Amino acid sequence: MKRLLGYLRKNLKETILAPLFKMLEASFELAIPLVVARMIDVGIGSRDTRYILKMGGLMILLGIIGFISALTAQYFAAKAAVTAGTSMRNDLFGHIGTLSYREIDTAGTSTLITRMTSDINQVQNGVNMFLRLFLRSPFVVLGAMVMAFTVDTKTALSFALAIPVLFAVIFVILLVSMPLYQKVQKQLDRVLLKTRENLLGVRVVRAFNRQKDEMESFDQENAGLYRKQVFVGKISALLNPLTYIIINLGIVAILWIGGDQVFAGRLSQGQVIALINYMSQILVELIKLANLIILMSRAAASLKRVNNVFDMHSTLRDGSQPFTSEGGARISFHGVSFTYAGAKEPSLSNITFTAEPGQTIGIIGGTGSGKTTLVNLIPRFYDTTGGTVTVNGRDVRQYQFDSLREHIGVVPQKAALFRGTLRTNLLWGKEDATDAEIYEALDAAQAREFVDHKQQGLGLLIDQGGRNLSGGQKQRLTIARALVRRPSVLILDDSASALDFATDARLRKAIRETTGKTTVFLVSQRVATIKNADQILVLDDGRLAGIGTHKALLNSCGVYREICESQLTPKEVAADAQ
Ligand SMILES: Nc1ncnc2c1ncn2[C@@H]1O[C@H](COP(=O)(O)OP(=O)(O)OP(=O)(O)O)[C@@H](O)[C@H]1O
Repeated sequence: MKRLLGYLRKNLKETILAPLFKMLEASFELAIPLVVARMIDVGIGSRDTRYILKMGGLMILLGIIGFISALTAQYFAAKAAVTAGTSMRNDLFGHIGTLSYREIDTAGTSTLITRMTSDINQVQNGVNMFLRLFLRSPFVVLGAMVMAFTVDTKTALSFALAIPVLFAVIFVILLVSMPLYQKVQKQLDRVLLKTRENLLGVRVVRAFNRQKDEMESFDQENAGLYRKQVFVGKISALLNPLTYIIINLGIVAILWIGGDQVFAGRLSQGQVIALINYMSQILVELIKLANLIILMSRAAASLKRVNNVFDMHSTLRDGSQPFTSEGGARISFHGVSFTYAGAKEPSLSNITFTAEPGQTIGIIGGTGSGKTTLVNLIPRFYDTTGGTVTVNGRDVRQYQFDSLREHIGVVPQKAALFRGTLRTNLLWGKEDATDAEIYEALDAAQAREFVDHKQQGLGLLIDQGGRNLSGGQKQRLTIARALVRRPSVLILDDSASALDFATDARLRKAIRETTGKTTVFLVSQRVATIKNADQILVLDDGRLAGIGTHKALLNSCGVYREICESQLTPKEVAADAQ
């Protein structure tokens, strides 16, 4: 709540003026029944057409002023709400950017997207309606009651009876329906999650002919939502008939008591009509108030969820040492272990090795053996949970993030590009890279040929996620992006998996020639990709099963030999082992 008030404070004028203008509108609305009463009693009573027209004109004037007040209030409320929503969305986006992989893993990408979009929208709508109604509705209810008593105390006593009963009915219905609305919201989240997952994986769904199963599971979630909505709808639907019965009973009472008063000459017909109008105004406002409470409870739940993300803080602390790369980077792992948040088993256990500047380190192992996890510890995407990683003899945690990551080129397993041009994508590697440097990187990444073929040069348009490129083309561009910065450490995480063997071989040769003192980490499932590395780390279920050159490992490491035997011919294995 404090956070939201902070955002509203930025538009203090609008936040205060919106409810005030709404009250102004309500005041004019409260005056109308009195004008109608005068019209009936004086105008119709004495058949004075001029008076009726005069009162009619006054009603129109009150209506116009009320309308202008309402428009002004709506404008201020919308402005305050949209500005608060926009600032909150901006801040949340920035905040998510500061979270480490650990928090993002824990929260889940889909959840974060829902917080950024539908939850903030819900808060925004809540603020808008709150500013419009929180003063207006109680003001009209109280105001109408006071006005009714000023018209006639005896008849207005029916108000004093009807209103508390109305309140009680609305309160009970809210009490029952509000938790149900929260359940509906949760179910809606599940439907959204299912939709998002399905659309993101649409190709896989089709390739595996899972449309029918996916449709069934979506139907299930959607039917759950339908059932919950119908149930809560039925309860809420009681609101109208019950409140109308009470109000109509109130009106019967007004007519009954008021009729007697009129006969006795203590009350005029116009005043009875005014009392009925006040009763109706109260009903409408109470229903609005009930809806406001439902909306507020949803907005409060959304605000809580947004706040939960704001309350997450990166577990990674920035270091204070700048990283300088003269002479390259020596990377050492000292008894490193790592366990993901919430995981029972460690993904890496007791890993020790040193990579000298300029060396190429091959990392091989079965699926899930910890290869990606290992390289992610170098740029500090995660911190170790045991042991230390040092770069040039200093604990990696002591370096400033920016300066450390500036010297590391990472090519992740999943090639990610962003909407824009080829140039803007490659400048992510080095902001001030010249065209010549970019072309050099494209040459080394074996991407020059297809870029030239597209004939748009560095202005080549890249769609969202690079979907207008093939898997191999995307991989080559992500490699070029990492090479542009001429990093001290280059991490290629299975980055050539979509390339044919010949291109893969040319790529490695070019990288070796252009990187010089760069320490290269080459993660791959292919023996051919890593066999010429200076050192090969063989991972098996998070443990280092072997370390050495291709030849040494063939002779000393059973796991490595097994991998080689599954990919090379027996003749090749025998020759390499010699
Ligand atoms: N974000 C995560 N949260 C929890 N566990 C994870 C996470 N990422 C990976 N793991 C687990 O850690 C282990 C090692 O995963 P890792 O991605 O490092 O393997 P890998 O050797 O790179 O596999 P592959 O060759 O298939 O890419 C696996 O058991 C995996 O299930």
